[in-house]
Amino acid sequence: MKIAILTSGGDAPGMNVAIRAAVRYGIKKGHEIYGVYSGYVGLIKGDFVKLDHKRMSGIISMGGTFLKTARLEEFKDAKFQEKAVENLKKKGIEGLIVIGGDGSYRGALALHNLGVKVVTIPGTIDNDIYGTDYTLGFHTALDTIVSAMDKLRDTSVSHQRCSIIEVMGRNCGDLALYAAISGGAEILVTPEHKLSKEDIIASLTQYKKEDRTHAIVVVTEHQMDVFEFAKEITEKSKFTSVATILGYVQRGGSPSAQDRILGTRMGAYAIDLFDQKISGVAIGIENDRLVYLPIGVVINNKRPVNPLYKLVTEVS
Ligand SMILES: Nc1ncnc2c1ncn2[C@@H]1O[C@H](COP(=O)(O)OP(=O)(O)O)[C@@H](O)[C@H]1O
Ligand SMILES: O=P(O)(O)OC[C@H]1O[C@](O)(COP(=O)(O)O)[C@@H](O)[C@@H]1O
Ligand SMILES: [Mg+2]
Repeated sequence: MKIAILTSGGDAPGMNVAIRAAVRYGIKKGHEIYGVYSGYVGLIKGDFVKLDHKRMSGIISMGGTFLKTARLEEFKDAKFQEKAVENLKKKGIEGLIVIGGDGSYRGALALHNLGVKVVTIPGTIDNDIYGTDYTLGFHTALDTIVSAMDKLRDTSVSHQRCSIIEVMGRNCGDLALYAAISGGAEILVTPEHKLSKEDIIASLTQYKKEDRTHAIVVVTEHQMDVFEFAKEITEKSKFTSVATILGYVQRGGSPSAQDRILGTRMGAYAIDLFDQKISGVAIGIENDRLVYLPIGVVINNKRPVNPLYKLVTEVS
């Protein structure tokens, strides 16, 4: 069978690993594998490249995605989706592996509904996809954040300051939550765990009274203007505060061992699913076992709030 593979939405460390596994295992299982450049952009342009074993050499340790990625608003339009299907048909490609996040999954479902055999792999640092404990790239981004937090703690302690650290995650607080636990943050603000500015300032005022040398506040993006809030804390709590937005550094870097294993397992599993004539599904990992659910189910459900939230306050 001819199978195409693409990466879409925000890049995530581990995307290359999943491509490598799907290509090498897919070829061993007798398939022809094609790469599509720049996600859905390449699909509507017909920008395909045949991939072989050798082309996958050396990419296991590379961050980003060698196939490039894109966000393409127009792909919500049926006209462009039909063009994509036409281009796949022209090449005789029956199967498509989409590595991306929740947005990409919507495009993938549209293609599935138009008759393409689609399997999706959760590739996003945000960990915001239903039906999987972890998305590909989450742990590498988390490691990057924790390493930055350790550095920020050094200078916070030296200056006896409060450090506010804004991390990515869009509408999902998992990066902030796991970072808060791993990096020893005192306070955590996420979309699922909102705290009022007054409560945060009251806690920091109390910490200052207890003579704590520093404090770390981790905040998911879009929750507040962290620079303005740092000024407000400094004025109201006597805890001099500074803010850092970690930004795109969180999306880059060599995938962690955990993401390499996850990407390899998921990439190979996608091929196994095609061989079992299963498509229209999203791959996930639950309790360390590979699983799959219909893409529509994954899109229409929200992950339950993480039970680890309690732990942050218990140990702060
Ligand atoms: N409702 C939709 N229908 C079809 N395609 C969509 C839809 N929503 C998003 N997409 C496609 O998926 C791309 C990536 O989505 P986005 O939300 O930006 O990233 P991610 O997939 O990483 O969550 C979009 O730019 C668009 O091309
Ligand atoms: O690259 P952009 O378009 O600025 O997007 C930033 C967003 O992408 C992410 O890094 C990853 O999100 P997606 O995986 O959904 O694309 C989010 O954490 C962040 O909000
Ligand atoms: Mg997303």
